[in-house]
Amino acid sequence: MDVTLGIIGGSGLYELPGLQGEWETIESPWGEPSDQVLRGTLDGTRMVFLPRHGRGHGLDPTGINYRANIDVMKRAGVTDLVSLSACGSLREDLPPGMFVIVDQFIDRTFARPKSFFGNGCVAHVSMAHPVSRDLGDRVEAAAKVVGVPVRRGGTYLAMEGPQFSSLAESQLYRAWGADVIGMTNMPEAKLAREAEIAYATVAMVTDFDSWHPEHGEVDIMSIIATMTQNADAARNLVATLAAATPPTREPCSTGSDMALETAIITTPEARDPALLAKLDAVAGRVLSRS
Ligand SMILES: CSC[C@H]1O[C@H](OP(=O)(O)O)[C@H](O)[C@@H]1O
Ligand SMILES: Nc1ncnc2[nH]cnc12
Repeated sequence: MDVTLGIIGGSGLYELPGLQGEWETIESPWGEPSDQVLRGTLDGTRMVFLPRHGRGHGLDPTGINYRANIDVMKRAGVTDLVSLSACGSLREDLPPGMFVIVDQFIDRTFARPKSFFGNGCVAHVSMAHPVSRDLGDRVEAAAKVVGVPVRRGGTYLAMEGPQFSSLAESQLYRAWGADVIGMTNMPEAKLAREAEIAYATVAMVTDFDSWHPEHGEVDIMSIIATMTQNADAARNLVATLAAATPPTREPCSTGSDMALETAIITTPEARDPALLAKLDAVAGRVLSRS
């Protein structure tokens, strides 16, 4: 399939220097995305960039319209989506500056719509392997070329926020085996899966959350200072990834391109035409044949 690389930029990543293109408005039936998208090419690779919190960081993690964001990425033709995210560390051996290519999630968010589907068209996709192994391979290779400290694999605990965790919560998440913590990658990863977009996350450690006896409480000023350093490396990583991205690729080995293949359980007669109309982009591949 033809590849279009999408990048969702998190805290501190509101533009992508080097991406030659235009900011474009893409309408979505799911409401307002975080911002316009910057669509163009970088080193010959078709790319679409969206700042998750909007330019100016006006949106908090709960207020982001994740469905509209993923829907506009799908409408823009994105096949491979990389999330760049600030995160806290829940492990001694993942210090600030470390980039973690996450492969699992624990979803503790509770105040966000989490699916494109629902009454009138019910679907249950597998989240056993929520990220694309192949895209993760390419991201890992790019990180190694850039020379950032990188860890392949890790569990990202998604919390609601916007407050940071209490000491007791931070200790609980460590006991669960979570490696990093953030506020945004859920339901983003679930929605990317539903939209059949290969997804990978680069979780860039900015702090030790609340558990570490030798590091004080998390504070936003020190997070931003570390994030500013991480952001330069993240932009280099994206440029390297773009240069190494092939124009076409094989089907994703973790099934990202086919996640809806057998997921929709509602019979064609019982489907709600209004919901089907909203699903035109994310589920068009499977809905058009029944
Ligand atoms: C600025 S610290 C808290 C904020 O940063 C992370 O967002 P993102 O994943 O978009 O980089 C974290 O999840 C919080 O939303
Ligand atoms: N400690 C933390 N908890 C949640 N989100 C974060 N983003 C950056 N650091 C974080």
